[in-house]
Amino acid sequence: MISIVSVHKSFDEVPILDELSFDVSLNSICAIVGPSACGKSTILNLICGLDQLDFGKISMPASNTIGYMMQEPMLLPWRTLEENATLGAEVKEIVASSEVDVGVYFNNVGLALDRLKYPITASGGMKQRVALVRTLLLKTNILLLDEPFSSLDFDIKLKVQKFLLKQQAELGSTIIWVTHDIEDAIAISDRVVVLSDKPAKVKSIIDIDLHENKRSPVEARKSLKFRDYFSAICEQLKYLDNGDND
Ligand SMILES: Nc1ncnc2c1ncn2[C@@H]1O[C@H](COP(=O)(O)OP(=O)(O)OP(=O)(O)O)[C@@H](O)[C@H]1O
Repeated sequence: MISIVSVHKSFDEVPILDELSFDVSLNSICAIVGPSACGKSTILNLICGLDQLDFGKISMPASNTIGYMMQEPMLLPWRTLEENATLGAEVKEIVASSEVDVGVYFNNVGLALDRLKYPITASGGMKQRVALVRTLLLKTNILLLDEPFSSLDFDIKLKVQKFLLKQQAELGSTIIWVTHDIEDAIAISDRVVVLSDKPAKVKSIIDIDLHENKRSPVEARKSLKFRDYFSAICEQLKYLDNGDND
């Protein structure tokens, strides 16, 4: 289990996270949703050790390895999309396995014909998929994904989500991811952590029971329970459509 216990974090004495606690079971998918700039990315930065917390504790099994896809793709302009995708694997010296995998990964995220293009000719959605492949090729057992689908059209997003879920099932990885899209959060996660506005506390933790046999982002959306989860989270986030125009 990954445990976040009573975590506090301030930047320049402005509190961002306050008494934040939640658990993520290993081999599960946990989405974090909340108002804009409430501290979602900060949580991922603290989990992977890029930032230091002020108080509290984050614990996880010592043997875990972490892959982190940040919000910005940050591709190197002089490398092709394929060379960008293999960069992390190269640094980690797992080139041999990535050479075999990279074609399969590009195919599964809809970039089969784009491997030799350079970032300057790629759309935002293409760059985002390259950044995701770069993270997946590391085959870590924890994945931290910050808005991994935000630039993708719906059909490509479903394709990428299906691939991510397949990978997660095969490798038994634990995914903690941040999104603004409540429907995506419900469709692929086991747990949704809803945060309050800054300084962020956990408003509620909603366990999603939609994925009986196999996760499917499309089948999940068709379920009646999906709407119940959607309403519950909207209510928590105060997305109330009561006819006001303001
Ligand atoms: N290194 C830093 N120094 C100072 N302030 C920071 C730093 N990193 C983040 N912040 C501030 O902390 C707050 C939370 O930022 P964070 O990026 O974690 O929010 P978020 O919920 O991921 O945002 P968004 O919804 O826009 O993606 C913001 O007000 C941001 O300006």
